[in-house]
Amino acid sequence: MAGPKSKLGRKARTKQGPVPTLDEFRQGVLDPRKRAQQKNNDGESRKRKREDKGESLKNSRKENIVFEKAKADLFEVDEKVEKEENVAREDDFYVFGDEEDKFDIDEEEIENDNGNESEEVYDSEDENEQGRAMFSDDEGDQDMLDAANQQGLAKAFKDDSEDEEAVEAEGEADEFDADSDNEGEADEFDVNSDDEFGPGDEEDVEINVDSTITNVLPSGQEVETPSNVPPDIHISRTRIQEILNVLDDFGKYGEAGRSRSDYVAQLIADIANYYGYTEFLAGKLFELFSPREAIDFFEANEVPRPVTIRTNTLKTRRRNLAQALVNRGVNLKPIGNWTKVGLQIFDSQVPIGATPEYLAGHYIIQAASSFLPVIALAPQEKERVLDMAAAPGGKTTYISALMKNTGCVFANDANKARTKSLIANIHRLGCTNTVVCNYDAKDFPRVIGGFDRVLLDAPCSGTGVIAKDPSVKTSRNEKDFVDLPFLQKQLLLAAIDSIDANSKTGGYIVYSTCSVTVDENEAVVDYALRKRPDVKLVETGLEFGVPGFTSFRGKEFNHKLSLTRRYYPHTYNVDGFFVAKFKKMKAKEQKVNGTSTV
Ligand SMILES: C[S@@+](CC[C@H](N)C(=O)[O-])C[C@H]1O[C@@H](n2cnc3c(N)ncnc32)[C@H](O)[C@@H]1O
Repeated sequence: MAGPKSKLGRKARTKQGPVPTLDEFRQGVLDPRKRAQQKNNDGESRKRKREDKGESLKNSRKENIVFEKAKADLFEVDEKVEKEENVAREDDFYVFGDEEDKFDIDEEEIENDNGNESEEVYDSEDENEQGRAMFSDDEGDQDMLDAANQQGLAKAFKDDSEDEEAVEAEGEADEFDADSDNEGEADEFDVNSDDEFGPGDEEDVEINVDSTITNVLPSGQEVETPSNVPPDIHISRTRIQEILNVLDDFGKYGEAGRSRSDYVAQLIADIANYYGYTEFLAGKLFELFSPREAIDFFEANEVPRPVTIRTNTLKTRRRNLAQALVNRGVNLKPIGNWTKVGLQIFDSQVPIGATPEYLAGHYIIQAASSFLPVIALAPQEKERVLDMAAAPGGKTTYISALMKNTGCVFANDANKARTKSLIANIHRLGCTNTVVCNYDAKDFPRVIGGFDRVLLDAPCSGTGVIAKDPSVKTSRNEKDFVDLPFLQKQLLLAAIDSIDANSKTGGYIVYSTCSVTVDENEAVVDYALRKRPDVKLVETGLEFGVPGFTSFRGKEFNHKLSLTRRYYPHTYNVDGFFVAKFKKMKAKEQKVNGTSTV
């Protein structure tokens, strides 16, 4: 995306302090109101200075290297790991379905029959598709790493001057380069590292409220400014805060003659302007949250998520991997208590996608949220598992590892070009129980069925991964949120139909997306529950996550939708994600339970 709006997004990325681990992040956001108030500091000149000055790896290493603590956690891992090196050659793999390019629309009883298969399906793991700057499970992503490390290692800089130009003229900026000794000064100002909206602390906000309530919304004349003049982002930024204050207590602060929806409409317009979204998408995402939480969400989309890797337990153990990487100058620590295989990378003196350990398949660069659907799927040894939309294979290879290379994983993707990276990852990580195939997943179970478990990590709009791909801000339109759910519904029915209800160990389907919209998540799941009364929603088994919506904007969903889990960047410092887990019931269970259980 080009233009001033995207610039704003990039600028905003540099404004936050050290990236917390996922667990720390969860604790830190328990009081969103407090966080929002913290943002009320005068950040404009300070922000620019921080951008100019960069961040000191030297200083931050002292503060952020937590390997000693990490080691203690890591050594808890006591799984016995097979160390067998896999030497399978790419040629050994036959890509099933090569001969056909099937994209015919299935004849399923899709309620919404005006949708077409979208060409623009989003893949959170694809770095190349449609020229997007993507973050891959496969590739090095050193830029991404650098950006995140800068965030992760950020030190706030002293800024006691209100006149930034004067400070710069004095050449003080030079004092704050990476080798600066001004650690003490920097420490003093850490507290302000997370600010955004500018002026004032809590008290100032209160004063501000009373003085601005009558002027928050633009007058008729102001509204009529020529359409070719872009709205001022500074005005938008200030007004966002003011409107939030009004909406906090509309009875007290709302202007006579103005409705709450007038304020909300202006707020959405300002969000779109300030953060660089289309008004359509800003509105769609805004409606998922309370106004203040929505701002937290939009803010979090301006900041990269931590760089994370997953240990490949087919080849090594996490503590051994961590030690090997630390020896190479990588600063890391465990992601959180909820995963025994994840590591968060703070910075690295070597490209994290090209270390000997990487090349030997000891780890994969993988977003933390991408672990979650596989944890929910909980594949067992010796099972038959289908990964319906598998490329580039972050989840397939995790499934394979959890199954300890036993049983069989069918890794399918409709995009033949993408099966290359899928195969490459499968080889690199030494997965020998995997068959790659290239079908439109709607063709399952006609291709092959009777699986113990099926993962559908569906193509989606990518509204959960805007920090990785800001082009989503402007590229999504209303049609996408018709076409994508149409495809997702078809795929989910095919996933359910591919399961062996009589599986002795399984019978589970996991549906996931890296989108946060209800259209692509709860509405799809609810549709499947109505169309397939032989499945019910079950607990995902995931330790954290916000329950899915059981109703949304007048639509009622199956009450069991509360068993699904949502993940937001502002809540858990992970990509936005959605996970639902179904169990297909055996014929006799259906009799006992009836359809009312689903
Ligand atoms: C979110 S990505 C999958 C990421 C993958 N699960 C991983 O963890 O690496 C969605 C994938 O769906 C594939 N896809 C899109 N339409 C499909 C269809 N009709 N059948 C099968 N795969 C499809 C895309 O090519 C893309 O690779």
